Parts: sequence; C-alpha cells; structure tokens
Amino acid sequence: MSISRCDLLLRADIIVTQDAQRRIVEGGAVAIDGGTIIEVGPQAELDARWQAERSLDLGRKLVMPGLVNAHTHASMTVFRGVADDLPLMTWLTENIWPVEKALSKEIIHFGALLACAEMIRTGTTCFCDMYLMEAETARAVDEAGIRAVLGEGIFAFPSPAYAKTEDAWPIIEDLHARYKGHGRIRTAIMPHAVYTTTPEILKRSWELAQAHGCIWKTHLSESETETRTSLEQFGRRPLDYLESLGISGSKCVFAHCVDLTPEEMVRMAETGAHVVHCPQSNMKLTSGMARIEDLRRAGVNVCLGTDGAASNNDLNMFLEMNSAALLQKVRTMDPTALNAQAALDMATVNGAKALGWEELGCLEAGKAADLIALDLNQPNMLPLYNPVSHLAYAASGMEVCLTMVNGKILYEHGRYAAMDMDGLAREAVKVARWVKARAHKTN
Ligand SMILES: CSC[C@H]1O[C@@H](n2cnc3c(O)ncnc32)[C@H](O)[C@@H]1O
Ligand SMILES: [Zn+2]
Repeated sequence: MSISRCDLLLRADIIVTQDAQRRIVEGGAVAIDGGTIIEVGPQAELDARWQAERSLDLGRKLVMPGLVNAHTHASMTVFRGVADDLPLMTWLTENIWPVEKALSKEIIHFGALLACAEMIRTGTTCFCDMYLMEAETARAVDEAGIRAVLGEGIFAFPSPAYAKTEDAWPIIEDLHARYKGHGRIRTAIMPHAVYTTTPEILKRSWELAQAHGCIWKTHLSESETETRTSLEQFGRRPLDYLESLGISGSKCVFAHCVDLTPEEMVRMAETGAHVVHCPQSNMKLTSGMARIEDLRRAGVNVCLGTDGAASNNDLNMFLEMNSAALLQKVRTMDPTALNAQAALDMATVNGAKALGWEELGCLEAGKAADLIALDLNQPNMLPLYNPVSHLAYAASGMEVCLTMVNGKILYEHGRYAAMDMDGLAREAVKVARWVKARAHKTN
C-alpha cells in the first residue's frame, strides 16, 4: 500500500459523518489537504495510508460537520435583548425598523463580527445572511474566516444603504462582482418579503438571480397576518402571488413558512423550493408553529435557521435543533415527530442543499474541510449511548472546542485565531449606548 502526504490528520473518538449512509466512525480520523477532506474512516486505516504534515489527536471528542445556519441577519446582534416580548409586526415596524434606519457601516460591521464570533463559538461554519449594507457583513465574514451566502436586503422603501430601490441594484451587482470566485463567500438575491416589495421589484430581483445563477431568498408566509395582508393587497396568498410573477423552483429559499396550506406544501415539493424553519424566532414573536412534519412528508427540503439575534435571541444552531425537534413533538402531540437525526440533517446536509453548496454539510472525501469538535467529557454529554441524540437533545453548543472552516482552525482551546473577542466586548458597550439612545423599547 502506498503512503500519500496530506496537510492534516485529525483523530477523534467519534466521527459523525452525516454522509449518505449516516456513518458514525468510532476511533475515526479525517485526512485534510488544503481546504478539502480527502478521506474519513477508522484511524488505523488512515494512519497506514496518510503521511500528515501535522496531526491532531483530539481524544475524547466528537467530530462532525460544521452547522449551516440557513437564515439569519447577522448584524442584528446589536439589537439582542432590545425589544423582547412583542408580536412580529409590532416588533418590526415600531421597534426594529426605526433604529435600523440610522445604522452606520461601522455598526453593521461590528454586529456581523460579533455574530461570526458567536457562530464560530457554537459550531456554525456557514450562514446565509440577509441585511442592509451587506458589504460590511461580507468584510466581517472575510476577516473572521467563516463561510457565508450573503444578500443585500431589498425593500420598496429607503434603507440605510439606498434612498430608493433603484439604487439598490448597483449595490447588489457590486457585491456580486466583488466576491465572485471567493472561496468562502457567495452572494444571493434577497428581497425582504412580499409585503415590503412590489411586483416590479420581485420580478427584477428574480431576473437578476437567474442571470447570476444564484439563490433567491425571501421571508415567506411567516404568519397568518402576512397571508391576510397578501390577500388584501394582491388578491392571492404569498406563494400564489410569487408564482403569478413567475418566481418558483429550486433556487427559491423561503424563510419561515409558518402559514402554508397542504396544497402549497405539495407545490413547494414539486418545484424544489427549500424552506428554512426558524422555530425560536417563530415562538418568540408568536408567529406560529410551522408544520415541518407535513412539509418533510410532502418531500420539501427543510433546513434550519436562527433568524436574527433580536428575535431569538442567540445564533446557536444546537439550541435551534433542540427547539425544532421539541416544537414538532408538541405541535403534533407525537413524540416520534422530528427525531434527533432529522434535526441534525436539517442543520447540516439540508442547509447545504438549500444554499446550493453541495461541498458542505457532511464529512467525506471531496467535501470542504468545515468541521467542529465537541468535548464529550462535559457533564451534559455523559454518559454516551447515541451521539446523534446528544447533538439534538443534550448539547448546548458550549461543548464546541474546535471550529474549522476550509481547513483552517478558527477556534480552539477557547481562543479565536482571527478575532479579538476582548475588543468586541469593549466595543459592544459603546454600540449598546448608541442603540439605547435610539430604541423605542429597551428591556
Ligand atoms: C431587508 S434586510 C432584513 C430585514 O429583515 C428584518 N427582519 C428580521 N427578522 C425578521 C422576521 O422574522 N421577519 C421579517 N423581517 C425580519 C430585519 O430587521 C431587516 O429589516
Ligand atoms: Zn429573517
């Protein structure tokens, strides 16, 4: 047998691969070269095959794919805890939007950096973001070393980035051109919602997504109120309205989808649309309980997102998996609903599929070296019968002791490779003062 060289050989007691067979390797190893995984398997086999520049013996750890947060607004970390205990539309129109109007590039950049720090700390290696002045989020992602799909939020009204929607298009084109070919950053087209845009904006945004071959994402059917408004404004339910404009297909990623009819679920499955479930945000804003089991049964690809830190109030995908699983059980009054493996799939492979980034979400040869390690000796992880059960039901995210993106370690032994957490904490005090002076309701 010939021995080949690789950059890194990582060994750990348990490897949850999330590959097609959902293989779990005990006493496993991952061989990495550049930013790519070249083999995953038993330690003895990989030791015999690979001569590594560097080895990392993690011991009593669980290694798994980095989590994919498929819907967030990273910079909203600056509003964490500012306006709690409100319903969606009051929260948005009376509390969030008035302050967002005044946001500066600096604050958006800071909020995105803080979000990256939180996601890296809790095991997310890729996120999908919609926000304002998204170039600042892109800058933060580049600095932090994390992976992301980014889109400038498109409204029919002024945003801090543009005085009129007409001025949004060049901003979107610029962002796309700037990150074309970037290894970790992709761009997408993201009109905010049917109730904050016009048919012309939606059609133009769709044409742009098609021209760039990128995903098209929006908030959809988040609440019954949204459906009612859509029926009043456009004479159609939100999904019907989009379809009447020619918007449908596998490039569509719809966040929330709380208020769908069974027939709409079938149509989503037929067209290949993806749904991002955001259970914590939906519960906190009392938007409702998405019928995830029905969606999955209909054949829709359902993934998971935190939404922003102002409606969650964290960006922790372990807690989101937990909430997703528990919420479906009470919604259906069936304890077998959305089991641990289904929750983990939503946070990994399904997220990668929705974002059209097939190199993500699982550990196998040819995939990106985006992985995390969890300390199995933490009290809440003991004893261990079923690793997947612990990931969905016992882990808090704070067991993550190593986060790697594209073969680079971003977090290890409590330290960030490329982030100044103390500096961020100092800056957070100043930003909070700025927000407090402008916020209508602060807790
Ligand atoms: C156009 S940039 C993104 C925009 O979305 C707002 N937002 C955050 N969470 C939600 C949500 O759950 N539903 C609708 N809109 C939301 C955010 O404040 C930005 O204005
Ligand atoms: Zn959202």
